[in-house]
Amino acid sequence: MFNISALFTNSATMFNISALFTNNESIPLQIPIVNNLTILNNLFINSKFMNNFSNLFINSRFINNLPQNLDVLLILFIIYIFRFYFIYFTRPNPLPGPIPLPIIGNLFQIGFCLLNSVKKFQLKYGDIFELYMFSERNIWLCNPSLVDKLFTNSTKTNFFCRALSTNGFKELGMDKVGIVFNRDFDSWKYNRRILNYTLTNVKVLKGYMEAVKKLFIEIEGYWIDLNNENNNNNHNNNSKDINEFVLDFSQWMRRFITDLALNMNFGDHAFSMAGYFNSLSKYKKNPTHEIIESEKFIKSLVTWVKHMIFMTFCPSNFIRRYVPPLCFFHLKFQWNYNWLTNEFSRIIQKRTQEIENVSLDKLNTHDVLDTLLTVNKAQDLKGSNGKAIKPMDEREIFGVLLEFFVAGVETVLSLTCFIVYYVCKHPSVKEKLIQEIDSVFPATLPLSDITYEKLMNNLPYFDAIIKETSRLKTNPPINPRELYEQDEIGGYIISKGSTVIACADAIHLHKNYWENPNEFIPERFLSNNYPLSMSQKLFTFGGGLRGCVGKQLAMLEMKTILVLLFRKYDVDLVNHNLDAKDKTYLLNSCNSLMVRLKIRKEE
Ligand code: HEM
Repeated sequence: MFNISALFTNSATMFNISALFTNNESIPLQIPIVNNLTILNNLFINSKFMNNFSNLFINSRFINNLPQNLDVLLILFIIYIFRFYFIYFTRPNPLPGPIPLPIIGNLFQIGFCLLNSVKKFQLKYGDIFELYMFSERNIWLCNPSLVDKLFTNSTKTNFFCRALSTNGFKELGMDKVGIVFNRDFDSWKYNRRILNYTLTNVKVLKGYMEAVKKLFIEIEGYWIDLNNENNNNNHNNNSKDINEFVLDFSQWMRRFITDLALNMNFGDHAFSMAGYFNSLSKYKKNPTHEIIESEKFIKSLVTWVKHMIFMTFCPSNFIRRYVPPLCFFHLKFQWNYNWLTNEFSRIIQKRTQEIENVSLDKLNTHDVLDTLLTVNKAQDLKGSNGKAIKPMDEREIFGVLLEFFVAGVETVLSLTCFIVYYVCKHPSVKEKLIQEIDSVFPATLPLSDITYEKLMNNLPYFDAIIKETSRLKTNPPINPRELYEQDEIGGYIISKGSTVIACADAIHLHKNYWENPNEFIPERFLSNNYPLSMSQKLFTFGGGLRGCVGKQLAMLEMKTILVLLFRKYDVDLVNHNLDAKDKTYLLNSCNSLMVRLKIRKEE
């Protein structure tokens, strides 16, 4: 028998253990240590207990007498380790994988790049294995034959919920809004239907295309000015074309895609490209007040994305709130979240008032916010009873608009940059691409004749390049799901609540499915060269019920930008021996890509 109260015999540190258990979860103080491992297990896993326990620690005089109580901490620590390995070695349905350490799990074997490590573990343990991120067991799937259940279209799937920290997202209420983080089926279905309607609406897509053209003219203006500055020309009397200009394409694209998303979501001009230009040029261009406001908003959105990542990787309420330096990040993120929600609320209310008395046909329906505010008036969007669909409230609109920044900026910008990288690295591919672009959109063709239909349907080689690039640089590289009910994968029974991760990054390089998997060969996606089924092994946009809703928009953005670029400019890498800076811990993001632009000469 083991008496917990004996741990706290020093009267100065005595406190009431039963106070740790709320919700009538009192347990006897006398615990038989071996037989009650399950109780200890519940005790340590139950976060309410941990929160109360830590509050008592902090508030009590126990902390003041720390040196005398080190033995207590040591005993608790030993119990914790014992319990950890007991649970680990007696876990049901063990999968192959490295042995974890208490508290940090396999993080010490994973190191600084999760994606590289997953590929190493795949070599060692096979296509299905388990890893511990802190104390959470994750099951990794690295073979296309294992992921059918994750990417099914059936609404009865066990894999509906994306596995992300539920505690953190619940705290923000994000588990019931928007789409990406939404775990509530009805709310997700309603939002997804509306976003799908918006993003497959040809009017909206054509509006996006026109916005890309406009922004491309704007970005060229900045490049020409910077080029002139670099050539020491008089700023007011300079060349109207780029003879040779070196730029960080990735940094410019980040601003381009952000301005595009802001433009199309709110119908307002955004200024992040202008702000970037100002940071590089001696000649400040635009009204500084607007740039500052725009930069503030964009910074807040970027902080919001970091907030999401923070919430995912730091699921414990207690650690987020009280452990430095994480508690400082937590405060900063909370403050930002409040600011951002107020800002969205202000914009939504202002626009609601503006359009209140305007009929639907007079609205600028290319703008996503207008579309969301008027879904209940749309003729072609009806509820299951045939009646008009329920209007979206402010919080629902906020959730859906955020998706454009959470899901639609980093992905599009990285893939666009990686396409430029691979095309420039492979001169024969570049030549074929330029031939194709020139044949559909010759230089003499006015901008207005670069149409949506031609762009989407008449560039098969370009499509193959996009597929091949996304195979080699998949972003997002993983698709995590939380298992709703016990299920079977690859002959293993996986228990309810487990996190199962389809690793598209590893699947796309699997040597059993791809010939020369690490080589860039766009031809493999031309149907006369490879069986079409290969496209079904490609999970760039996920698949099934929770596959990407922005696929068409993403393709349109990337193709328009790159057609305009390659049609006019000779693009090359500044240094062919340097790789595009790509890997972060979890994403295949392109963070820097130095390219040289020259205006193309008539051949
Ligand atoms: C090249 C660009 C893009 C790529 C590669 C991409 C990829 C993906 C992938 C792989 C998923 C599924 C993840 C999973 O299975 O867990 C996904 C989901 C999603 N994507 Fe995209 N995406 C891109 C652009 C966009 C854009 C422009 C939007 C616009 C809003 C968007 C909105 C979404 C949303 C809302 C989801 C969640 C769908 C759901 O949970 O039902 N994506 N995307």
